Parts: sequence; C-alpha cells; structure tokens
Amino acid sequence: MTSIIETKDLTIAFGGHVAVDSVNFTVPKNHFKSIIGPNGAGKTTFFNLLSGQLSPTKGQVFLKGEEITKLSPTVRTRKGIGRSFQITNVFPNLTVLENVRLAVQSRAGVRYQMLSHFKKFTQFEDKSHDILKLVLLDNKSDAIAKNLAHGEKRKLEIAMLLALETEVLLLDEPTAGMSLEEVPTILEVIKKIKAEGNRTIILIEHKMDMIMDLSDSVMVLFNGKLLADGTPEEIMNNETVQSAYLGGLYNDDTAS
Ligand SMILES: Nc1ncnc2c1ncn2[C@@H]1O[C@H](COP(=O)(O)OP(=O)(O)OP(=O)(O)O)[C@@H](O)[C@H]1O
Repeated sequence: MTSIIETKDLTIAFGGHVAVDSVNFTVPKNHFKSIIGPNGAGKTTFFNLLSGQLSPTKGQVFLKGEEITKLSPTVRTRKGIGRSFQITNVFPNLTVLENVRLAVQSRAGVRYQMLSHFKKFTQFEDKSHDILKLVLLDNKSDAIAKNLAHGEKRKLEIAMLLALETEVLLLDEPTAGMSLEEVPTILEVIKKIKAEGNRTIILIEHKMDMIMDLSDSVMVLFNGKLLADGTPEEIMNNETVQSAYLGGLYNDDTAS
C-alpha cells in the first residue's frame, strides 16, 4: 500500500520536554486515521509538525514520497496537506457564502478580478454552494459568519478547508466545545466527506465512540510516544492501551 503521508523518527523537544518522541507513522491514500491520547500527549504538536507550523528537532515528514520537513505551511497546503484552524481564518462580517467563495477563489488564484469575470464568479458560487451542502450549511449561506452558532462555525471552518481541495485533511478535534446536540451533525459531515472517498483524513478526537465507528485505523499517543497503532478493534482490545490510557480518556472527555 503506498503511503500518502509518512513520518520517520519525528521528534520535537521544547526545552527539556520531548512533546513528540520518535514517531514513525504511515497513512495510505484515502485512509481515515484517528489520533487519540490523553491531554498533553502531543497530538496537536504532532499535527503542527505535519502541517509545518512547527519544525522538528529531529526526523522527517514525507508527502507522497517527497520530503517536506523543511517546507512552510503555505507550500505544504499547495502540495496537498490542509489543516482546519479555528475561526481565525473567517471574515466575521461577511456571509457564510462569501467566506467560502473567497476560499474557493483563493484556491483558483483569482482574487481581484471577480467582477470582470462574471462566468468565473458564478462557477465559484456554484462550487461554494456544493461545499456548503456537503457540510450541511447551505441553509445558512446568507448568514453573517459572526452570528453563527458554535457548531455552525466549525462547519464553516471545514467548508473553507474543503475549498482548498487538499488531498489530506487534518482535523483537530472538530467537536471541541460543542454541545451534545451539535455533535451528531458534525459527525454526519465527516461521514459525508469520508463517503466521497477521495481524501485522506487524519482526525484528532476525544470522543471514542465517534472515532471507533469512523476510523480505518487509530493511533494512540502517550507522553509524545506512539503507544499503539491498529484497527479500532485492535486498539480497543490492546491491553497496554487499556491500562495506560483508556480510563484517562473517558475522564478527559467528561472534563472537556
Ligand atoms: N510551543 C510550545 N512550547 C512549549 N511546550 C509546548 C508547546 N506546545 C506544546 N507544548 C507542550 O507539549 C506537550 C504536548 O502538547 P499538545 O498540545 O500537543 O498535547 P495534546 O495531546 O494535543 O493535548 P490536548 O488533548 O490537551 O489538546 C504538552 O506538555 C504541552 O504543554
């Protein structure tokens, strides 16, 4: 199986603290991998190393066999690694549709000519509507972004990430801070993206039931180290994971 994303001996230390410790990780194309681990295990730091927000102390990152360890986040996005960020990338006073359309335009490299290219503009709008349908936000296309409910904002973030058309999607706890009622709809959105079958998805998530159902494989980080990597069933039945981690996970979940 050819990998789309791979790390070798990936390590980062902050002062004396090794937050990600010699992680070897391989994800095949169009695979759905979840990353779990207790608070402080190094999950977000690992994502920052994949997306280029941080440079490793040691080790390498590869995308489709090409080493990308030293490339900037922007270049990595262009090459195919998309990372969702919390609402910071959204223009709060523009509508949902306008925000997604700007992301679509930015991907197409056309920022300033929209009025003189009416046909292109409608293509961008059509594409934006398709994306908004996929994330179940089409009914809010005319809403001002800042007025959205928390769960809707997370959907808008995902929409803007999809607009970048990257092969790899890094989703960092998309259900964080959501009310219990909002979680199933985000879950449905992620299932729909997975069902399209043309993306590799790597998801950090605390909600065990959610990831077990969705994931092709699950990787467990513990104190920065890769503790286990396997199918959801293997991870559930792994005694080391159970004793070292699972109890703590449920505590995390109820705490957040
Ligand atoms: N920029 C930084 N400088 C110093 N220490 C950092 C930095 N970023 C992360 N850390 C430390 O690295 C460790 C791993 O943090 P990280 O946020 O990656 O964990 P996590 O598994 O994502 O946790 P959570 O589930 O709480 O989000 C923590 O001890 C954290 O304090």
